Amino acid sequence: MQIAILFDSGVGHTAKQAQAVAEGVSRVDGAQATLIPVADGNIPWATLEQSDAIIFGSPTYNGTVSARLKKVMEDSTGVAWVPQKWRNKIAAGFTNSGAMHGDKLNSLITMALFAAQHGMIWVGLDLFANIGDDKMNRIGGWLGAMAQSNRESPDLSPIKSDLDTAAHLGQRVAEVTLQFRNGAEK
Ligand SMILES: Cc1cc2nc3c(=O)[nH]c(=O)nc-3n(C[C@H](O)[C@H](O)[C@H](O)COP(=O)(O)O)c2cc1C
Repeated sequence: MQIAILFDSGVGHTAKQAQAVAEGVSRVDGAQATLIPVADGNIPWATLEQSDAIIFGSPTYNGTVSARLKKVMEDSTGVAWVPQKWRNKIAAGFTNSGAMHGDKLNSLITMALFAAQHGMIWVGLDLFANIGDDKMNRIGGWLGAMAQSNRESPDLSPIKSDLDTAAHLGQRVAEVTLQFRNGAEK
């Protein structure tokens, strides 16, 4: 079972979040995560088509996803949307920003709407909103995984609880994808 993590990151903070999502995916037997940084430029469309799920990730820039991720979204229209290559794949999303709120929700809404346009099946976060910086989902989002990073090295931000939240999303997507695949085989 292949799960692609298609993400952008300018300085590396969202890349840390993406790595945590991948770690969460790998907790599920038989699930393999493929990290695809859009900054590389060459999008492996065949890998995305072969994946059972695609998890989208982006820093929140100007209250929405980065221009680089948006370009991949637009490019996917001809490559994947017209031939409906991603229909019925599982989808999810994560985002990271400088401010605690920072309008991150709009980035997740953008990803979820995009996934819906592709006929994908969106998986949100099943975590109680916990008060405290050491708790998962401290930011209190449910459409996807949120993280906050200070203007410091990606070695320091996002903090562990945000990375744990991201890993939890990765694990959840892998579990739901497995369940969906098993159901389809019956
Ligand atoms: C062009 C630009 C726009 C940004 N817009 C926002 C924003 O709307 N809200 C916010 O909280 N942070 C904003 N930030 C801060 C980034 O989200 C933050 O630095 C984040 O950690 C960057 O992640 P990265 O290291 O993966 O690029 C912005 C940063 C840049 C460069």
